[in-house]
Amino acid sequence: MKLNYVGLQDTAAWEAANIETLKFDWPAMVAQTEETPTWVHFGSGNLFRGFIARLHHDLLQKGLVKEGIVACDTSTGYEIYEKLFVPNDCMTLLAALKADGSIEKSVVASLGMGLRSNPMYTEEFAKLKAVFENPSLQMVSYTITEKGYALLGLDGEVLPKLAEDFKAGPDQCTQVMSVSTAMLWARFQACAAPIAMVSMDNCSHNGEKLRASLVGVAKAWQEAGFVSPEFVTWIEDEKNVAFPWSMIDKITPRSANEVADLLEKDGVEEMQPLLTCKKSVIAPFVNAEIPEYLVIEDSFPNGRPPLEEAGVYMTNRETVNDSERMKVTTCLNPLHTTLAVYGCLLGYSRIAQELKDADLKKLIETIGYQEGMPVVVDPKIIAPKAFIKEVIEQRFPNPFIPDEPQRIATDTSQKVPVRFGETIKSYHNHPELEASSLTFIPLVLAGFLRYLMAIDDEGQPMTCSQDPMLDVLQAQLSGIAFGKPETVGDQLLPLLTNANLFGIDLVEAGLSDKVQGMFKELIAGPHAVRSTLQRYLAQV
Ligand SMILES: NC(=O)c1ccc[n+]([C@@H]2O[C@H](COP(=O)([O-])OP(=O)(O)OC[C@H]3O[C@@H](n4cnc5c(N)ncnc54)[C@H](O)[C@@H]3O)[C@@H](O)[C@H]2O)c1
Ligand SMILES: O=P(O)(O)OC[C@@H](O)[C@@H](O)[C@H](O)[C@H](O)CO
Repeated sequence: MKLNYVGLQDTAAWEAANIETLKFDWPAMVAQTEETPTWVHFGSGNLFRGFIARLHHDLLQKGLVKEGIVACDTSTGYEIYEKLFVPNDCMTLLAALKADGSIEKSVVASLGMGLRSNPMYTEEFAKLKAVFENPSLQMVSYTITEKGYALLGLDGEVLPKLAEDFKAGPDQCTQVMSVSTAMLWARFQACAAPIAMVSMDNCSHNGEKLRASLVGVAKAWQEAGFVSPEFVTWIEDEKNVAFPWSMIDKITPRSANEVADLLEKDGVEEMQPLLTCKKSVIAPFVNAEIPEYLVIEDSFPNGRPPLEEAGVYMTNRETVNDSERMKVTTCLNPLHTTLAVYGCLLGYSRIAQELKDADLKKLIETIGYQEGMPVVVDPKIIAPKAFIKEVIEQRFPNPFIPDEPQRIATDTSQKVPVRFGETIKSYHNHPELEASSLTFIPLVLAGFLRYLMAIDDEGQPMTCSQDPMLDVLQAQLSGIAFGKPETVGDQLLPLLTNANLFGIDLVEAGLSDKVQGMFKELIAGPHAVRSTLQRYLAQV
């Protein structure tokens, strides 16, 4: 059984393997996507193919929509396009992993077109432009990781690749923020029909972040004479270009070899994950947990697919914001990053295993229930207490989810200000709470600095996950010697006062001495991470 349209014709074989197949006319969907495209997505990674595309697939299966999604590969080597989209007709096999070890398998076939969003692929770039010029287009969504939105570096300077795009203009730009702006420029000139641009990444106020970046590119191009002032006015008006906010949640780990083996055992051919030129893992299948939440601000000036029919909460901005704050700043992601930092240091390679470690379980419980909950935001549509309980007791410990602390540790510098900084700020600004009363959040911040030393708790070299700030941050720690806390001196101060890194100046929050002290304890020598954790947890 091959995962593509021809392979799916052998329906009996797929049904025998208990894999749900298509109830809609796939070639008709592909043709309709070309004629009246409604949805473009940038960043065709796991979350998109395993969750967002599956929601749309559900709508196709129910006959509620006719068009598929136009999916753009934005990866560095465009291997998702070449190695997955082309051989698999843009289809994905979804392996939903239940806590009892069983797997629900289904084909996700809702991508009506796959493209590489780079002008070096002339034909595909022209196709993307034609899609944006079509008034039928209703929405553009993104899962490109937080760093995909950045125009500026931590130093406040325009990032080099964006600076190149600012000079190159709409026809020759390569970065997603610039390509999106170039496409909106094409739409403005062709029909100026309204559109919704929807970030579905885990960043606070994601709609605002996306808006700021696209408007930023538009203004830079206006100054350089590439686009008109009317275009900037158009893009800035929410009636024309809306930027709904969203909150998305579904643990979608890197595709694991053991899941590929199970799928191949069921008869599906060529399922093994591949290593890309950038050393990331891609696969024709996506493995994910069953629980999922998607909350979107209902602001779509050109209409939208009936997403609520696929289980999406369509609501107002305030509820989205509150749901996102609940999840990303308190009930899930800070706990994940805690397990990432300490899991890497303590030699773990699976999140579920970490939940069996009494110290780590107590650490996340204390951060979540004791330090996070007093300032948690209640979105009303999802109860925070029930949500965090499900996270700690059912989702993280699911032994069949092959999630790794190393995946979650990716780009930690970009996540810390949101995942921890927001809670510190809430304490700092609270009339009755003091940020300086926090203990375990500072212990994670100190743990992150300890992690950056790239030495595990056995004192052995450890590889840190990719992070755009890794080199800069490690350079700021150079000269600090493992096993010699006396080498720390005042060296951490520039980091501790960097509000871009921690979300708030830790000196101002009254936490810098605490974090520095904890860091010294954590670097004292082999096993100091474990003993420091136990020392603080004993006080709970
Ligand atoms: N995986 C999850 O459990 C999960 C759950 C909720 C939300 N999210 C959000 O979705 C994002 C993506 O997660 P994923 O599991 O799909 O990851 P992934 O690594 O499978 O996919 C990320 C995609 O983003 C692209 N990308 C990365 N940096 C980029 C850049 N600078 N410019 C353009 N494209 C870039 C990559 O090429 C890749 O295709 C996360 O960063 C997070 O914000 C993920
Ligand atoms: O996807 P990232 O890299 O922003 O964060 C890693 C994980 O914490 C994240 O992917 C969670 O699995 C997800 O937020 C659960 O919904």
